[in-house]
Amino acid sequence: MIDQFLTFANATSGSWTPSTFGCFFVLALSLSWLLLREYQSYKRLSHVPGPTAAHFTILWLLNHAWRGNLFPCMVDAGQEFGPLVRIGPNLLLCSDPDELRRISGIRSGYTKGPAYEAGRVTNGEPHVASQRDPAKHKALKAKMGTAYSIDIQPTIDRQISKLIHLIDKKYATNRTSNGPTVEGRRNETSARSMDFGQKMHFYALDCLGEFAFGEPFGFLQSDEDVGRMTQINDLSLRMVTAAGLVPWLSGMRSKWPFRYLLPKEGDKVGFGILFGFAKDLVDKRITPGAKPRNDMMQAFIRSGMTRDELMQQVYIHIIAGSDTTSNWSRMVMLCLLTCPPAYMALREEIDAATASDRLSHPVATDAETRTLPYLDAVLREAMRMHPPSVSPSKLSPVSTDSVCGFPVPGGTQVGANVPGVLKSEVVFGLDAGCFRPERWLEAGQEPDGYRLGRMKSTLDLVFGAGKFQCMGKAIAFMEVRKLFVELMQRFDFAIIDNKKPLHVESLAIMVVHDFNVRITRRTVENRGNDGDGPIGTY
Ligand code: HEM
Repeated sequence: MIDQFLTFANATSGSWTPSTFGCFFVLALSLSWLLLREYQSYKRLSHVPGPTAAHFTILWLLNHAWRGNLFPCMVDAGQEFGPLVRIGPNLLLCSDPDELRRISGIRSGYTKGPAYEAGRVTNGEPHVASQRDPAKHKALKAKMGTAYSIDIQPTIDRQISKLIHLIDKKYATNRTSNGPTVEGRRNETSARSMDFGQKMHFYALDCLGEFAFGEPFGFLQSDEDVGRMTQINDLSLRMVTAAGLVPWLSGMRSKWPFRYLLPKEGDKVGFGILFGFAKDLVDKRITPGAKPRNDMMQAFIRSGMTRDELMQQVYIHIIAGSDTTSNWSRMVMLCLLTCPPAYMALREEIDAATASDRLSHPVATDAETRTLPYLDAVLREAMRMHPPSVSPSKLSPVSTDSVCGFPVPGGTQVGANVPGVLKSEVVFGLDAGCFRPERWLEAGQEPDGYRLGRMKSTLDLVFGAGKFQCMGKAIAFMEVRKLFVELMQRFDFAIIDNKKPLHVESLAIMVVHDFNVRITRRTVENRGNDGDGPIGTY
């Protein structure tokens, strides 16, 4: 090799000046340095199995994510390579529920990884979800804690009533033209289509708006995508997902010229509207003499948050609580509509409870909805089949750790393969790939409760765990439980396009479009209710 190089150099020496040699030398040196770095990066985690390309580049994963195929590719990677897979040069994916809980444990040295930066909305102080400094995160979480104990039922009830009213007035039709109608309601029978996915986003956003800041955004009232907020939210999720995988992309947005693309207060569409909303709201609420209210914002003010912290809370609630909860509701409906036995069983359970006066009217209380075991099973099973989002990866502590028996050097990103964990045959049974709510009821009948406990704690990983756990889990459960009791009591739903019920993109958060359904009013007779008509008063 050296001989060949010397021969080549001699042959061309006439035309080689010292500066050409210099350039050549620098180039060769840079190339060797790059190769060495690449080799070291490969070698660092080469003992962990994974797709060959993923050992060298994040492009393997980025390609799947960009095409909206993130969750299926995570499930496949876990099935092919085992409980710990290398899915990027410095990124591992763990599918062991016990290890995931250990990593998130209060005393574990793991911290939020760079992927969390992608969730930042502004360049100022991060909100609780994107706050990576462990001490600051803990302090912020403690300040926020009390706000989550406020009774949010009246808020949820109001938004459910608005949704039902909207469906009844605009989208529902009667099964037969002789069906009972109340004055002012249409009794036509021809099919109308409603984008169930969109309405779920409206419902989740208006719930958040009201319980976090005292007033809903008005999505359900106007039945419009106010300021194209949901549209722009969905569009931005591809970029957010990419930035989570390639952290330097997050840093780019504060640099020229990208900083001009950031949403800003005063924008007429998208997140800019949210900024204006947050600023007005916070300023109004902290003005001396402002009337205190009974909502989360007031609790945050009482906890001593600064103005900037208060503004960040507005953003985090919209981001963390709306896409996730609406995805869950969408997938519950999809699972029910594609599994008629489950649909009928749930409807029967709710009808029986209504007939025996066990559900308050017009909206059942949270305590009442908790007494419906099949409902609980359906909600859990739908979430298991289609988790709404994935948690960003964590950063391993400085000292070498051992994950699933593999040594993991400090500074490695470890992601949770939640979609994969939820398909575990060990935890959920051999038919884990199938939507079957009954598995939760069967497990519940076992006297020692071990299997059910394990299933529930594994499903809980959808909300993160330990010190990183979602703060809105109880709220999400309440929103979705109540919603389905009230919807199923009043209406019947059917898919419009049987071949393609909806369009799903699997990014870090699932994005759902075109979930069109046909809705018919249920009659008084088949509901066995109190004779107040299918809708009731609100
Ligand atoms: C089905 C619904 C929901 C799902 C699946 C979900 C999931 C998650 C996940 C995976 C995380 C990150 C965990 C981690 O860092 O490892 C998170 C964080 C968070 N979620 Fe949720 N969430 C849901 C609903 C909500 C709702 C309704 C709210 C608020 C009302 C909310 C508020 C938060 C907050 C504040 C955080 C940040 C917690 C922290 O960093 O300590 N979430 N959620």
